[in-house]
Amino acid sequence: GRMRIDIVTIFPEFFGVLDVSLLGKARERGIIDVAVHDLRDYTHDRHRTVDDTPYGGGAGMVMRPEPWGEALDEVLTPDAVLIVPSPAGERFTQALAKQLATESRLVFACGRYEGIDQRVVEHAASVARVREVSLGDYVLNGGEVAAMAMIEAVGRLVPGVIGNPESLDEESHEDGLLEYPSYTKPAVWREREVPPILLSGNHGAIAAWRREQQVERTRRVRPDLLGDA
Ligand SMILES: Nc1c(O)cccc1[N+](=O)[O-]
Repeated sequence: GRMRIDIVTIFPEFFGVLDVSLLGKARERGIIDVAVHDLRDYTHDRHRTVDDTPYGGGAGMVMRPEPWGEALDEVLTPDAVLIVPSPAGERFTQALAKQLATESRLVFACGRYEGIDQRVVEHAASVARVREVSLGDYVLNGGEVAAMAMIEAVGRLVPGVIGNPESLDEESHEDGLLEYPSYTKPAVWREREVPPILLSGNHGAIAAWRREQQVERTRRVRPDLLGDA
């Protein structure tokens, strides 16, 4: 399924890496179109100002609504989902990634500073579906890194992007558990052996051992995924 992704940012060069990553192939094959837009191209003053001081006072700067309004007028179509990476957003999950991978059009609004004037999000919601989405509970300087992570997580789920689709369902968080540990040659490395079960050829026993590893690892590292306290 063909997908179009537009990214609006004051750091367009940041997304140059999408040309060389997995998504580069998807772009060459015409499965995913990515267009990056410099927010400053939608300013009209000599200094190409995108931010200003916050009403109500407080530290930091807020991104002005006008440039965002003009940028989104150009790229946000009614069929699109506008994704605003934000620490105040809903949690980004594999489930959300799968849902977004079915969309034909995504627009990422990457904010810097203390965020974007809230009226931009309110206005956008009158044009298209808008989701404020958080990558995680930590402080970043802006939405670009989060957008990159989301684009990678979503992009690889778009049909045709990954050459080997069955590798998609053997991943952490696909079956609600963390993935089992993996090994490859040599059988002994720095006196450490590969678990013998994996060399037994007993595929039923191997599958059982892997499942047990998933459960044990998830219980140890991520009890929250098991619904345990
Ligand atoms: N956490 C954070 C932030 O601090 C700034 C922009 C976006 C995010 N996020 O998506 O998680």
